[in-house]
Amino acid sequence: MSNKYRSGKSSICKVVFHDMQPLDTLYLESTTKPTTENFKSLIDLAVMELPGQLNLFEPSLYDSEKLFSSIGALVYVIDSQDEYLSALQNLAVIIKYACSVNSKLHIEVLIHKIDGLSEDFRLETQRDIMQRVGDDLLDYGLDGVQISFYLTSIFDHSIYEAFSRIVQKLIYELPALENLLDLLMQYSTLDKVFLFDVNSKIYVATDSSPVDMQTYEVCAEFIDVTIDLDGLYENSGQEADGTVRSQPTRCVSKLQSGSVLYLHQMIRGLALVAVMRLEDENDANALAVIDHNVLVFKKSLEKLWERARIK
Ligand SMILES: Nc1nc2c(ncn2[C@@H]2O[C@H](COP(=O)(O)OP(=O)(O)OP(=O)(O)O)[C@@H](O)[C@H]2O)c(=O)[nH]1
Repeated sequence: MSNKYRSGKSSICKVVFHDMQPLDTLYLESTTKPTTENFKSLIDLAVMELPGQLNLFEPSLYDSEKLFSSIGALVYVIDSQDEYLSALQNLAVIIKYACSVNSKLHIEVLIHKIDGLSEDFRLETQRDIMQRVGDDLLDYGLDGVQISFYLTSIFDHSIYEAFSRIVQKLIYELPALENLLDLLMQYSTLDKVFLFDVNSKIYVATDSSPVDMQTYEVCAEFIDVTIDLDGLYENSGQEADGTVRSQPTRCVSKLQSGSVLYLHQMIRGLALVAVMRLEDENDANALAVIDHNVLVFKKSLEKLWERARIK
């Protein structure tokens, strides 16, 4: 993650990966040194923050070639509430260099702090930024470079949505995962299914139907409720030989609207969360089928992970 001073990089890391309350980021001090944090999810993720006050191309600070050739995605944060022209020029220079050392790099631009802009102004700002970045790249002869833009804020779910999409680009097995989730939907009559990283609430995969932000929010909040409830109860069983084995967390909850939320713990800190509608009289049967299919999905996920590890 890179960009200017006070654009919001540390806040994003704290809110997404450390569950910090957005308002508490007001008191974060400016980062003075590059930092790296490692997270284990479906993939091992290293998030590196490059402080805005340091020059990326200063040889005594960074080995730029090594840095850019070792990363999978560059996330550039632009403060949409501040004057951003110099940030855009800086971005063009970074892209020019990054593309020369790593042609596979995903370039992701967060147009951040959009909570302070009106709905119309958000889209106008996005259009302006995309246009300017496009023109700058054209000047460098880099018009074929693919860049993704996201409107984000730490005060709503947009930052999780953006990070979900960014992390998904780094998962080599994503098409296979999406296929498995589509099959699960088809055979279990689910309306929507997500594979969540429980700690960050990033979804590492979902089925191929469009993501609706409200459904995402309900599912993410259901994870918190389940974890709180799970802490209250003993979640382990004794085997015949006396060993105590903890059971994977599973939770089903019916909302007033009639929708049913379903959560089943998977491997590597992941949970499968689904939304569905059940006819009352068939609840138990339908849930038994879903449980069975989810266990089949979990086994496939384990195999996928084993194979990915061997590669
Ligand atoms: N309104 C609004 N403020 C934000 C948002 N994200 C971060 N901020 C605020 O922006 C200020 C700077 O955030 P930091 O996370 O310290 O910025 P940084 O890019 O890490 O800054 P350096 O460490 O100096 O490079 C803080 O006061 C945050 O509360 C956002 O989405 N909306």
